[in-house]
Amino acid sequence: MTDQGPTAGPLRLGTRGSLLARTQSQLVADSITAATGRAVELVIVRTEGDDVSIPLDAPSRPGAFAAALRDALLDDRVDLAVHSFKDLPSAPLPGLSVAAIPPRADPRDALCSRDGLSLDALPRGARVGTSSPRRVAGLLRARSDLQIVPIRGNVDTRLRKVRDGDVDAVVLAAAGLQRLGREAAVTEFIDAGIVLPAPAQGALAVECRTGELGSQMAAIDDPATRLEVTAERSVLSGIGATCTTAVGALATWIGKDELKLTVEVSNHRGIVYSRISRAGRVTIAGEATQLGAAVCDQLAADMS
Ligand SMILES: NCc1[nH]cc(CCC(=O)O)c1CC(=O)O
Repeated sequence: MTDQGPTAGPLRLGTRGSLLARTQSQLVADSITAATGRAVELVIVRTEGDDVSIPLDAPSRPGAFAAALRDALLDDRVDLAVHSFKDLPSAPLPGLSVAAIPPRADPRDALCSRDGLSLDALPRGARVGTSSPRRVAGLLRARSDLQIVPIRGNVDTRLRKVRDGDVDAVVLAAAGLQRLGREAAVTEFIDAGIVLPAPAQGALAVECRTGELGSQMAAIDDPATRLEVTAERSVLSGIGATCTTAVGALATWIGKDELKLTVEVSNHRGIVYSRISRAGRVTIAGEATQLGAAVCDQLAADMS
């Protein structure tokens, strides 16, 4: 095997079958072709995370969205896989590497409500659809009167529930809405002070077999995004979070080489256990990890 990876024919890029997954995979495919001149074809891989017959409160299966794509990579059925980075488990998988992290989209969550209403303007007791403990926590902290309605399905299914009047609003990642060209549905980009985004929200991970394609994928890697996401995700391993823990983490540049990391851990009733911000000099991955570790230490001290 060479660093070039397969040399004959187009690169096979594995993607989940949802419109969002295919859209963001095509974006990555196009940028690989633009940067390297190599043809890239999408290969749809069905994943357990797409199975809506599995109840949301079933025991958590970390990485359900990513597992089948990773199997396809390890079995050499595809050469690359594109993941929403926030769906990727924090533990590395032997044999696979995140070869590229393209520039991140808007990391915030977005409110999509009927009649263009903002969060403040939603009527008392309004029904808001989300199944994310992190979003529930932030929403209830801001508006304890809201009625939270568990919801799942793809972006368009969720938006339809607002149009059909099943709920007054839904909360979705701004990045997904933007990539799908559904930005017009957004009635408020929710400030990170109200709902802190999930670690790595808005970022994509391009995974391939370790040792293959590294130099070609470097062409679409965004070092600043990589450092942000490294800091945010180091928190997940640091506090041993599962995907049902309400954990938010957002890293923002406050100066050249100076990263501020904010982390919040809360329960689903909106009672904040802890929210911590800390800034530090970050120019390499190790410093990003250290910043995350320092925040985790502070969180642990705070919560004991
Ligand atoms: N858990 C599903 C998921 N994974 C990634 C995104 C959006 C895109 C992104 O965060 O990059 C979504 C949908 C959502 O949260 O609204």
